[in-house]
Formats: sequence, structure tokens, C-alpha cells
Amino acid sequence: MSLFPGPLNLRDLLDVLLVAFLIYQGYLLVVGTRAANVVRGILVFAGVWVAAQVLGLTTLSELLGRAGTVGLFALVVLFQPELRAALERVGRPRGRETGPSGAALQDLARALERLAERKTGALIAIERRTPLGEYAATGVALDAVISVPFLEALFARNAPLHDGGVIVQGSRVVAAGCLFPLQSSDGTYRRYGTRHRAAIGLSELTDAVVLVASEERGSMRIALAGRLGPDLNGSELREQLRALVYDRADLTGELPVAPAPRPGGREAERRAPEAEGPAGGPGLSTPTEPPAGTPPGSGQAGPPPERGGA
Ligand SMILES: Nc1ncnc2c1ncn2[C@@H]1O[C@H](COP(=O)(O)OP(=O)(O)OP(=O)(O)O)[C@@H](O)[C@H]1O
Repeated sequence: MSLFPGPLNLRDLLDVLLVAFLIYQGYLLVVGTRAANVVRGILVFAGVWVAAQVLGLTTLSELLGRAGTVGLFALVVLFQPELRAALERVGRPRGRETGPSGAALQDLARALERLAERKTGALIAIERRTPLGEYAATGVALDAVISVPFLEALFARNAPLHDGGVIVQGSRVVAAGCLFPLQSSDGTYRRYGTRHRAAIGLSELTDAVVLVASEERGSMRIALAGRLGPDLNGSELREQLRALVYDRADLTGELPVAPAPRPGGREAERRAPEAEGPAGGPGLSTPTEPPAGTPPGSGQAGPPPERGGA
């Protein structure tokens, strides 16, 4: 039996193109989120199921077929936040995907630098394709132009909105005092405090770029795709922000510069998890490897200077 029973007409072509378009859109929706790994798993599962069918392994194909049906329901429950975000994105008006302007990015980086220098804790999520509306709704709605003094005032120790995270959409701060989901996938980042784990947690569920200034260590880091990057200095922070927001590094979900942690010392021990990430990779005992999936050459920028801290 041939794949196409009759000659290929325009309607078939349109059909194929629409399916290809839908698959591509589906890919764009999941890429950079924790759902991407699950999609890969489903593809492997489907591959085995098809192979079992082709080879006539009836028991196996029957078993996988039934497991697949149950699995579909499980996926809907498991990925409810992602599905909601995906639908929100589909229904979102066009033209809202513009990220922060160059000046806004500079101000974000400068503000984080100043906050970190003064050991004032800060948590800032920059929205990219995944809408952060549901997390913004947990805080106080704002509509403010990004500026260094404004961000410093927001996170100042006794300020009413200093607790929780700030959400940036385009060049505006749209919410403050927001509750982000805590990192959940495994125990990799267990030793970090809740601010860092909230940054990792949000980046695990969305494609947001999440900036953290540590109150305890005075350090600055970026969380992306469920992983916490290394300590950054001001120029590294600016460079990464530019790459993530303008160079569409979001399509790979990778931190463009992820210097390998150095072995030895308490600092290395604290940094060790970033060499691992939830996707697996070397264990804590071998902290010199770059994170799994780091693009070639990305470690060539060399490790940032050591900082003091806890
Ligand atoms: N789920 C959350 N969403 C947003 N912000 C949170 C969340 N959990 C904690 N925070 C923020 O983190 C602060 C506590 O930070 P904590 O000291 O536990 O974390 P940390 O990662 O060690 O950070 P630091 O290095 O700055 O001390 C809280 O006061 C609050 O502002």
C-alpha cells in the first residue's frame, strides 16, 4: 500500500505544511523548559512502540500502547503549568514578545551589580516567550520603567516589596513581591537558600532569564532552563544578558558562558551543582566539568574572578 493513495494535490500539500507548522510551534513552546526532556522521552517511547508494531511484537506493543494512554493523562496533570502557559502564549496578542531595550538591560545589570555590592538580596525574572502572568499575579502589579534607582528602592531592606521576585516584561517592571516556584526536579541545588531555588524553579518551568543577587555572598548569578550559572562580574552579566535576550540563546536554553568551577575549597563545593544541573552530568565529586550541553567553546571565557563571601 502506498503512503499516498492518489496523486498529491494542493490540499494534501497544505495539510502536510500545516502539520509541519504545528509541530514546529509545539517545539518552540517546549524548548527551554523542563517539558523538552519529557518530549524527548516521549519520542523515544513512541519510537520503541512503532518498532514493536513493525516487528510484530504484539505483547510489547500492546503494553506500550496502554501505558501511552495512561501516560497522556499523567502528562496533562504533570505539565499543567506549562500547558496553561502554552495556551496563554498562543492567545497572546502579537508584538508583546519584544524583550527589554538595550538601555533597560544596562539598567537591570547595573542595578543588580549595585545591589550585590551592598549585599542586598534581589530576584528578577525577565520574561521571554513563556508568559509570566501567573507568577506576576502572586505579587503586586506595577507598570514602571526599568531604572537603577527604582530597582534599588524596590529591593531595599525595609521596602514593602523587597521580599519575593520582580518580573520584567519588555522594558517595564510589571510586578514585585512575587512568589516563584521553588526548584523541584531533584536534590542538586538542595544546599542553596530559597531565593536561589526560586530562581532555578522559575527557570525550570519557563524560559525566563532569572537574575539573582545574593544577600549572603554579594554575588550575581543567572538561572536559566533549570540551572544556576556561576558567579558573574558586571561585564559577564551584561554579556550574558545581551546573548540571552538579543542573540536568541533562548532557542538552545543554554547559558552562553558557563565557566567550569574550580576544584578545591569551599567556594568550589558551593559551585559544584552548577556543573551538574538537573539534566545529569558529572557528580559533585568532579566539579571541573562544564555543565552538560554547554556549547563548544563557551567555557573559554575563563572562570570569573573569585569573590569573597559566605
Ligand atoms: N518562592 C520564592 N519566590 C520569590 N522569592 C522568594 C521565594 N522564596 C524566598 N524568596 C526570597 O528569598 C529570601 C530568602 O532568601 P534565602 O536567604 O533563604 O535564600 P538564599 O538563596 O540563601 O539567598 P541569599 O544568598 O540572598 O541569602 C526571602 O526573603 C524572599 O525575598
